[in-house]
Amino acid sequence: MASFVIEGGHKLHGEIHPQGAKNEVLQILCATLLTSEEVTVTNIPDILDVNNLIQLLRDMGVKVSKTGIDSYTFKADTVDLNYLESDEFLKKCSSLRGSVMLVGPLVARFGKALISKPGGDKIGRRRLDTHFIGIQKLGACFNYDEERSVFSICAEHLEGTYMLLDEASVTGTANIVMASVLAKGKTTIYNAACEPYLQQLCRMLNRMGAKISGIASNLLTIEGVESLHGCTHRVLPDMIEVGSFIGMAAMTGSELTIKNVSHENLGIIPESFRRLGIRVEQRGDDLFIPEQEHYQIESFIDGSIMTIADAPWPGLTPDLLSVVLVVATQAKGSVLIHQKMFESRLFFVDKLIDMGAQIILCDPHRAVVIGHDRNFQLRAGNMISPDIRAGIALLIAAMSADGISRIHNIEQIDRGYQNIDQRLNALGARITRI
Ligand SMILES: CC(=O)N[C@H]1[C@@H](OP(=O)(O)OP(=O)(O)OC[C@H]2O[C@@H](n3ccc(=O)[nH]c3=O)[C@H](O)[C@@H]2O)O[C@H](CO)[C@@H](O)[C@@H]1O
Ligand SMILES: C=C(OP(=O)(O)O)C(=O)O
Repeated sequence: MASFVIEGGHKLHGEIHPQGAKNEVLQILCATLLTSEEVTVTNIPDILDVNNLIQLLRDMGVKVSKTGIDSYTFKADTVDLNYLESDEFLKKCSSLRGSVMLVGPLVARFGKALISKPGGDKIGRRRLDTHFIGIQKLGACFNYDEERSVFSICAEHLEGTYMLLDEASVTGTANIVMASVLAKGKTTIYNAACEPYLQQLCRMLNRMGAKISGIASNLLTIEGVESLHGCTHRVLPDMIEVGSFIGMAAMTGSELTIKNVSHENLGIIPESFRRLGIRVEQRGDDLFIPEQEHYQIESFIDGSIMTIADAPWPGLTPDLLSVVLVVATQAKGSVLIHQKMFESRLFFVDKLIDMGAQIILCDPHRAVVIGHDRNFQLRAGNMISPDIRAGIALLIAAMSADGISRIHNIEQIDRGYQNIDQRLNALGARITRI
């Protein structure tokens, strides 16, 4: 278990480039299975979850070549379907959440998919009903082997239909879209998730010959086609990284330029930080965060306390609430953080409370933060990172704290942030990996 040792209290200065988006690339990599032709993907981040999925594709027989620092080609002309039955495959699937999206493409192209309970952050119940009910509606059979925790899906052919999803699941929508592009006839998906990750996936599939309309809305219509062909796809900058850097700049009182953020795809993220009083200036496609000693949380128009809550896109992504929460600990004013989607994502606040933050955890979903307005600097701490986003929030807290902190289990941070220690040290942070 690797750790970070962080000397707090150093301001950052300069420019940082966000990596490619983790949650998009996981979808895109799975989609390469939908064609026997070559697919080129660029701006792939060098992070654990992505590297594990690339290795899994290789193990399945996909020809993978690294063609540049962040670009790869994939050619799934032969896929070893027997490998899907192996304990090795099933064990590897359970190391990351993104592996669940192998199901849609596999069942669409080869009529068969197996998957073990996928991994990912332990942040509460993460059910897969939406995925499997949707794929069953297309005509696939489904079985869950409780003893082995293995889901298996088979289909001689898939047929388009209308479906109203029980929730706008991000990976669930991606799975159903990837299954339906090769189904016979028309599929309509209502209450579809429409995060930029999904918009990107649908645009890529259309470049491969799919016929998807309604992109960026919650009503997708897909006319099935016989086969798909190769294409080139560039992954968007990671909006969660962009948000994490905004929070980091504010909390450490630093001036930072975040380069080439793809502003049109950030949705409500910049505005959510502005509501905490943080100045976020758009300069072309960059974001400039000026050095700010104080930032004051807005109240609602009626004077009541600000609430920041997650919601399916175009609402605020739940993946940024941990960062919003940590940044609020040094704001002027109070805010209610309401994590509606996940049940166990706020428990990390105990560690912030140990560091001196003023937080009341009301229940597993809600925490009230009373900002210090920098009248009190957080104390250094010794903590374990429970999940990716709590991990980055703790790193931000440690970078602003007085003294030397330690964060253990940083593999959780590495799952989602590329070389984060080196990139931040280049801006003036003092982080050592041990
Ligand atoms: C690999 C990947 O892409 N992971 C992301 C994906 O996970 P993932 O696709 O697994 O998450 P889902 O969108 O399925 O659901 C996330 C959670 O929100 C709940 N839920 C979802 C939709 C809804 O309308 N109402 C509701 O309550 C679900 O029950 C679940 O507890 O989307 C999540 C929600 O943005 C992000 O946190 C994850 O980073
Ligand atoms: C929850 C996350 O990831 P995953 O779905 O891969 O666990 C995340 O990226 O914040």
